Amino acid sequence: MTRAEDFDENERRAVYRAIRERRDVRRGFLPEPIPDELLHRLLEAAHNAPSVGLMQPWRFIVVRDLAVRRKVHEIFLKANEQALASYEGEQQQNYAGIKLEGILEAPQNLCIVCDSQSSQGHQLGRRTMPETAIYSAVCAVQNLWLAARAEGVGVGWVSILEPGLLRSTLRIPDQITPVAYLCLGYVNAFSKEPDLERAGWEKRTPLKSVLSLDQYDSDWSEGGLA
Ligand SMILES: Cc1cc2c(cc1C)N(C[C@H](O)[C@H](O)[C@H](O)COP(=O)(O)O)c1[nH]c(=O)[nH]c(=O)c1N2
Repeated sequence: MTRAEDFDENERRAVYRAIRERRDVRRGFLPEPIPDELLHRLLEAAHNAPSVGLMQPWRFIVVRDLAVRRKVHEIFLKANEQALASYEGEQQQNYAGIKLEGILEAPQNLCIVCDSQSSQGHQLGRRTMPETAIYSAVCAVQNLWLAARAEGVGVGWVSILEPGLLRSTLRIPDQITPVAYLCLGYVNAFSKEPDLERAGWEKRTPLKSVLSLDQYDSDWSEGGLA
């Protein structure tokens, strides 16, 4: 038996680079729509995600219509106003200055939803953890996010949306869960660091602070394991 080593050095590097340089993009979207073939490749990448019991519970709703994006943007504005009101003082000022969506600037939006009641997969792996259907849909989001980075397409996740309003706007039935509302479009450049870090909102933690190596009595205090 030989070890599988069918990625050459450049291919390995490319995978890690896409992971490291993927960013949540909220600004700088170019108005030119992404071609259908590229959108299709990104959706194929998403559709190749792992899923519990091979359930493939994700469903993709492509939103290009400006009128619909305007409605979703209104939903964002309302939720964002409430979010702003939940902070105080300097933090509130900081929040107010952070751009948190590109719904209108990005020429395509994509809503990834989950059909948790689908019988595909015959419940394998889901009896104990039914939430794994949603986790599977999130894996699809990440696949698309990474593939998009390699294609020079920015992706921004918007969760500052009241799901009921999103449901009625996109006519998503009750049994289907909206998982991710994404803004997609070409960009000229990707930031080196997360926007939230640049804005001074939060810092990335080092791996070692979230890692326990064969130690089960860690201190689970706020901010990491010690
Ligand atoms: C489930 C979920 C939900 C959201 C996000 C992400 C995820 C995983 N992120 C993006 C988030 O802010 C970003 O990933 C982190 O700040 C790290 O930055 P990079 O993704 O590394 O650029 C995000 N960003 C934003 O501007 N508005 C939003 O509503 C959300 N919502």
